[in-house]
Amino acid sequence: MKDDILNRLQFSLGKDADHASVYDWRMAVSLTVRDQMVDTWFNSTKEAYAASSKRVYYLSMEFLIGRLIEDMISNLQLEDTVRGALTDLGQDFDEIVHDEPDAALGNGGLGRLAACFMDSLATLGIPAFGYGIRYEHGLFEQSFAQGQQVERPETWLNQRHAWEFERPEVQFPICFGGHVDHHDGKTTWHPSEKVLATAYDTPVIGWKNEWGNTLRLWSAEPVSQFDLDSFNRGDYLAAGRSEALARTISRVLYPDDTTDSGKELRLKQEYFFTAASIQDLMRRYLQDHDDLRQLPEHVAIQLNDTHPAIAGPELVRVLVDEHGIDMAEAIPLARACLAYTNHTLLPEALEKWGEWLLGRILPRHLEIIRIIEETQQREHPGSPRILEHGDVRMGELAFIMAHKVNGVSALHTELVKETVFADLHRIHPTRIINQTNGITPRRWLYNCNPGLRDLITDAMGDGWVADLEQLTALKAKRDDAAFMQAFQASKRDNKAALSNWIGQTCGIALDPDAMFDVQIKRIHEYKRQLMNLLETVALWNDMRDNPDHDWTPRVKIFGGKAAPGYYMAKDIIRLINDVAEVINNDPATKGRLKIVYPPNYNVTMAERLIPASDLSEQISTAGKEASGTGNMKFALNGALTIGTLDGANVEIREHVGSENFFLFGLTAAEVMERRQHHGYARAAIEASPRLQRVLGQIAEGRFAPHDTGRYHGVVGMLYDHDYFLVTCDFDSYFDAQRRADNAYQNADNWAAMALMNTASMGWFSSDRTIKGYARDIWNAHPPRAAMDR
Ligand SMILES: CCc1ccc([C@H](C)CC(=O)N[C@@H]2O[C@H](CO)[C@@H](O)[C@H](O)[C@H]2O)cc1
Repeated sequence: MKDDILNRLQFSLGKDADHASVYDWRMAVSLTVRDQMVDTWFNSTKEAYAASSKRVYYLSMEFLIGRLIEDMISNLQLEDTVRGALTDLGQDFDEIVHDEPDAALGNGGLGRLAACFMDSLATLGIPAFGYGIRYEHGLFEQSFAQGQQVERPETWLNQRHAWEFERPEVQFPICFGGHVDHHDGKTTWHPSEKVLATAYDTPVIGWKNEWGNTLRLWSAEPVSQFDLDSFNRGDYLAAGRSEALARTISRVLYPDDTTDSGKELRLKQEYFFTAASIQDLMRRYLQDHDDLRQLPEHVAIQLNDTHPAIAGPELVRVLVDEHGIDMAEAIPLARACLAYTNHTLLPEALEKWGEWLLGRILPRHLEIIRIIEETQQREHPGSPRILEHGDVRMGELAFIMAHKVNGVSALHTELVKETVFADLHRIHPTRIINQTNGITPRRWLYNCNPGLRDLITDAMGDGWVADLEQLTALKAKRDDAAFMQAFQASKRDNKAALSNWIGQTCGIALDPDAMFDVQIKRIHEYKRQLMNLLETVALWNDMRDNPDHDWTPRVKIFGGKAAPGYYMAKDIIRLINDVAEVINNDPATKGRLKIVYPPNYNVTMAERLIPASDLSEQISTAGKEASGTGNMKFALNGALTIGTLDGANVEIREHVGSENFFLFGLTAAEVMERRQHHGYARAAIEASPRLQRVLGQIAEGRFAPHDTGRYHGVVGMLYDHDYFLVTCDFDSYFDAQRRADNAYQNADNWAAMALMNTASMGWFSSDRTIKGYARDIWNAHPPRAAMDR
C-alpha cells in the first residue's frame, strides 16, 4: 500500500513526499484505493452481461453522496492498511480524509436516500445504474452574517474529483424546442436546440468488495465548443455563448426541496438527464437484445419522485418514433418498465409545468402526453387528468405511466391513497404499495461511529454490517454491566469529541455530560424547528424562575439550510441565532442551557453530530413528514427520539418499544380534525400561559433589542395562521421534554433505553428496503446466487 501511494504521488500528482500537500496525499491515497476496486467493477459488469441480468435504473435529480473516501476504504476493508501506510509515511489519516469536499448533489432526504440505495444495491449484488446530473455546483454553502443565512456557490469541482472516470465516448445529443412533423404515419421532431450529455462514472462498490455498480452522472456540453468567426470578429462573448448556454444545464442544483420552482431551466435539467439515461439504457439493451417487447424483463426504471417523470413520454417517444412500435403497444410496454416513488404530500412540492412551457421545450412529448391522457380516459373514464387548468401535472403523469407507485413509510403510503392519489387509487387499487425508507449501516454506523462499531463487532462479529437485524442480539447485553459501561463510554467519547469541534468551530464551550438534544434537517415550517426554539425559551424561563431546581443540563444543537427564497424559514434561522446569543451569554443559566447552530449542515456534519446525540428531534406536524431518515440514523446510534406519530417515527416506535420513545402531539387524523376548528391557534395560546409568555418575549424584541419588531411576522403567523399547529402541540411537546429530562437523570436506565433503540433498528437498513423494491417492484435479483441472501 505504502509503495502504491508513493507511486501515485509521483506519477499521478507529480510530487515527491517532501513537497506533497494534504491534497496531494489525499489524491494519491484515493487513486490507490480506486485501483483496488476496478477489477470488482469490471467483473460485475461482465457478470451482469453474461447472465443477461435484469438491470435496475435509479433516476434521480439528486444524489447526496457526501464524502466517498471513507466509504470506499471501508467497503474494501482497507482501513487498517491505509492507516498503517500513512502513519509510516508520516501522514495523518483523519486529516487526509477531512480534506475531501462533500459531493453535495442533493437537498436533503430524497437525495440522501438515493445515495444509501446505491450502497445497498451494490452490497446486495443487484446490477444497477444510478443516473443523475453532475452539477458543477452542488447545494450552496451556508454561512451566517449577524445570525442570517448567507448563500455562496458550492465549489466541489474546484479540485479534481478522484472517484470519477470521464467517459467522453458515452455522449448523447439532447434536443429541445422546435416543432414536430407528421408525414404518412411517420413523426419527426425538428428541435431548435441541441446539447450533448457526457457521462462521468463513479464506481459504487458494495460491502467487502464483492460487487460493483455504476453511478453515471451526465454533464452538459455544447455541440460546438467555440464560435471562431465571432472570436475573429472580436465578439468574444458571442464566441463562448453556445458553450455557456449548454453548460448552464448542469451548472447548479436547484436548492428548493419542497417548492416547485417552475423554472424553464429546471425542466430542461429534468429532461436532459432523463433523455440521456434512456438513450444509454436502450443502447445497452439493444447490444444483447433486438426484440423491444422483452424490455420489461431486462429493464426496471425507478423514478425518484416526479422530477424524472418525463421518462414516461420519452420512453414512448423512443419506442414509437425511433423503433416504430405502435403507440397503443408502446404505452403499456413503457409502463411495465417504470415505477414511481412519491416522497411528499406537500401541495407546493407536487410538480406541474405550464402546458405552454412544456409544449415549447418538448413539443413531441406534449403530443404524447395528450395521447396517454386519451388512452387513460378511454380505459378509465373519469380518471383524474394529467392536463388540468393549463398545467401538466407530473404526479398524475408519473402515476399513470407506472406499473407500481410507492410511498416511503406505512403512514405516508396510507395518506397517499387517501389524499393526493385517492381517485387514481380507486381506479388502480393494487398499484400503490409501501416501501418504508432505510439507511445504509456502512456510512451511518460502521464509518461514522467507530467506538460503537468496535463494541458491537467485538461482541458479535461484523455480520451485522450486511445483515443489520443481527443487532437484536444486543438486547441480551442490557444486563451486562461491562458492556453497558462501554456503551455509555462510547457515547460519552463521541460527545467529548463533538464538544471539542464545536469549541473550535463555533467558539462555544459545551459540557459533554449535558443532554445533547439535536435537530438537524432542512429548515421548513412543517419540521417545526420553531416549536423546538419556543420550548427552549420556555425552559430558559423556568430555569431562571427556579434556579434551585435540579435541572438536567441541556445543549440544543440545530443544523440545516433554508431554500434561498423561503423567507419564513430564514426568519426562523435568524430567531434561533438571536435567541442563542441571549441564552448562551446569560449567567443565570450558564452550564445549564446552551444553543449551538453550526453553519453549513451537510452529510459530513451529520456523521459528526449523530453519534454524539442523546435526543433526536423528530417533531414534524403529523401527516407532513413522508418518512424521515435522520430519525433512523439517530436511533441506530443510540439516541432516543422525541417525536410525533409521523412518517417512519410510527414504525421506529413500534420496533424500539413505546417505553423507549418520547411521544407527543396530535395524530395525523387529529391534525386534520383540529384544522376544521377556526381560531385553533389563538385558543391554544390562550390555554397555555407558558406559550403566551414566550411569544410575548419574542414579539417585544427580547431577542432583538435593537430591532424589536423583527419577529412580529413570525409571532403574527402563529396567532393568525399556524398551519403546522405549533401552538396546538406546544404543551404536549414541553411535557415530553420534561419526561426526557427526568429520564436522563437516570444514566443507566437512559443507556438501557438507548441500547434498545440501537438493537431494534436492524429493519431500517436500506438493504431491507432495497430487497423490498427488488421483490415487489423490480423483480430483479443478484446474478450471483451466493449474494441472493
Ligand atoms: C420540486 C422541488 C422539490 C425538490 C425535492 C423534493 C423532495 C421530494 C423533498 C424530499 O427530500 N422529501 C423527503 O424525502 C425523504 C426520502 O423519502 C423523506 O424521508 C422525507 O420525509 C421527505 O421530506 C420535493 C420538491
